[in-house]
This record gives sequence, structure tokens and C-alpha cells, in this order.
Amino acid sequence: EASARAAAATADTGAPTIFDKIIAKEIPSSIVYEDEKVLAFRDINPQAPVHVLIIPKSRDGLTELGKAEQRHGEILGHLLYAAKIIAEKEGILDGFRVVINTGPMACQSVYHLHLHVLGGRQMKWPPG
Ligand SMILES: CCNS(=O)(=O)OC[C@H]1O[C@@H](n2cnc3c(N)ncnc32)[C@H](O)[C@@H]1O
Repeated sequence: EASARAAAATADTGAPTIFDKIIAKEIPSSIVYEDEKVLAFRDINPQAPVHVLIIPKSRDGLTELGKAEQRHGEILGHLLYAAKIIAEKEGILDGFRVVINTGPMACQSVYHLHLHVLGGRQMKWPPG
């Protein structure tokens, strides 16, 4: 909790992120799905039996959802469609959650827009 909030304190500076290294295959990652536009890999600190991140391969200013422009509509839609494909592949189509954390108040710690796909256990509501 504290570590997530501490990590989230990082501001949206537009600086390169660790995800650039994953896209460039410069650091290892457990890739679940890839196409020409998006890359999906397992979260390093899973919060559920299935916890996958989906990111656009080209950030194009999309550091966070709060910075989305009309021009991002297609990639945003594609990310959501990829979430369904991944849920299907992971066998959680009958129960999964898709989360986008935006800004420090939502504990965003990596400023490269990404969808969390979580499943494999009973989810709670409201989220913390
Ligand atoms: C607190 C939520 N903050 S977040 O919504 O910004 O999510 C960032 C996510 O990236 C994950 N992460 C950070 N570095 C890596 C990495 N090298 N490989 C895979 N996942 C990573 C974190 O575990 C975290 O769940």
C-alpha cells in the first residue's frame, strides 16, 4: 500500500518508462499477447492469479488516460478488445476486471498508459 502510493508519487513527466525497455525487448517479460499495436505481459507483482498488463507499443503522448486525445480513440478501443482476447486466452472470460489507474491518487506508478486485466479469483467491490 505504502509502496504503491510512494511509487505513484512519481509525476507524469513524459520521461521514458520501464515499459519502453519491455517493448524494445531490452529487459525480460512474460509476454501473453502481441500484435502490431499492443503488447501484453504478466505483471511483475500480480494482484490476482491472472494479472496481465496491456500497453500500446507506441506511447504517442498517452502517458495516462487523463492525457487522451480524440486521435487516441482507435488505440484505446484496440486495447479494450485485446483485454477480451487475453481474458479468453487466460480462461477468465466469465469473470475478469479491467483497470486503468490514472494519476497519483489512483496509484499510477508507470506513466505509459496501460490496462490491468485481473482475474482467477473472486473480486471485491468497491475497489480500494
Ligand atoms: C500500483 C499500480 N500502479 S500502475 O497502475 O501504474 O501499474 C503499474 C504496474 O506495472 C507493474 N510493473 C512494474 N514494472 C514491471 C515489469 N518490469 N514487468 C511487469 N510489470 C511491471 C507493477 O507491478 C504495477 O502493477
